[in-house]
Amino acid sequence: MARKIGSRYTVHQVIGRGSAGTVWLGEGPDGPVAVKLLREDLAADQVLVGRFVQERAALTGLDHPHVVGVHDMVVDGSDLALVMDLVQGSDLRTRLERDGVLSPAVAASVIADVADGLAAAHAAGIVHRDVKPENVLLDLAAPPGPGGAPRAKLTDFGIARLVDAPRRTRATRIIGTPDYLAPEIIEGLEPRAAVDIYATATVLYELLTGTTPFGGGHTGAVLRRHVTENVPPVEGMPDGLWRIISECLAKAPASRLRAAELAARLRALLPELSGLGPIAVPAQRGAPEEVPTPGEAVYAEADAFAGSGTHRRRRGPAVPLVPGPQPDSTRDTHTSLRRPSPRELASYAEESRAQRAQPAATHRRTRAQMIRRRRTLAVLIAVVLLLAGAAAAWTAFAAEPPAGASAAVHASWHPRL
Ligand SMILES: Nc1ncnc2c1ncn2[C@@H]1O[C@H](COP(=O)(O)OP(=O)(O)OP(=O)(O)O)[C@@H](O)[C@H]1O
Repeated sequence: MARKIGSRYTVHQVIGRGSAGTVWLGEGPDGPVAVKLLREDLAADQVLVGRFVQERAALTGLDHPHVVGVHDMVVDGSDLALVMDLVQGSDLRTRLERDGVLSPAVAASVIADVADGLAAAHAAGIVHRDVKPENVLLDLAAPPGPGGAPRAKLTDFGIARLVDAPRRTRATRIIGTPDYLAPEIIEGLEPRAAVDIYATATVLYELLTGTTPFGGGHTGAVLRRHVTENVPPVEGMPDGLWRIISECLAKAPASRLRAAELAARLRALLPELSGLGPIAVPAQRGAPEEVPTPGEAVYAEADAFAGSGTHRRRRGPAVPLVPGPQPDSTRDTHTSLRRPSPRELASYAEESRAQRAQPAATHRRTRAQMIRRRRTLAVLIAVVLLLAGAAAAWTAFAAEPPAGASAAVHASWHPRL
């Protein structure tokens, strides 16, 4: 079903849905484009429409190989649309879901591309504010990078700011996705470039381990961990990558790397990462029910640290903006919740310790347990072999060996294996 958007564009079919709207395959005067139509309720918001017009110059002016270019922004009746480069490929979340984890070289190369895109944006005074795997598109039409890594492009620049709360409540709200939120955002500071670095390091960690460093459990517990906990080292993570991740996850924004430094440090590591296989991580447990997936955008009222608040979460399909096929993904939701009060946050501390886990820390604990179990098993096997050998030798050389010695040895050990 073709549909006109403004006077210059026609859209043909839905290619994706997100929390802010629906992405269509379209056609413009210069060829194929992707058109993101914002949700009707957003398009009806006059404050947002005003901001949309204000941001036009900044967003359409961002031209970089690792940024999905915005060609045009259309305000037409009830339509509010961003016209973008059409990227032929999938988003990084889809890739991660397919592969579980990426090899260190591929992960570093993808994140170096993202950091390059961020460096250009930050130089232009634009903070992304919602860096996460969903917002990284892999351009499979472009020649691959080092080690066959797909080229990455960051998208959705400025969307978080566009759909931010109205001015009168902005000071008391935060916008973002819990697993990737820098601590200073949770504490109510104005988001600056360093929040993108924190989120980018979170994505790098996720590509390498399959889980985010502070994710899992109740959203309040996730927010609290960002503010108060440090991420423990990950067994098997190459040292160079671990140093970069630790620096970029620093609680103090000023201690984090700048985007260009991050890209350069990652690229410098590529030769030594080349050929390394993915970090061995055990299979993940499913996310607990009612807990947002890592990439789920959350629009959170930020009165949590200032007073009481009831915590409400909602999961469900995106509200279709226009008729079209059903979402091809289950994670495209628009979630609204009130951030928890200080007392609630404190109560999450217990849950956080018990659950830290889901999935981030548990899998590390599980891995340690697995290693211990494997060692115990190896010792047991060695003892059995030793005893079996001794029994065989005894059988062979003793004049009249007692019958069934070897069998008895095995019988006594088998049940413990
Ligand atoms: N420029 C593009 N070219 C090709 N496909 C795109 C483009 N932009 C988005 N898509 C597709 O549309 C899907 C939805 O994108 P969208 O930006 O609306 O949501 P999201 O980033 O996945 O989620 P959210 O908006 O909730 O953060 C993407 O996952 C991707 O598959």
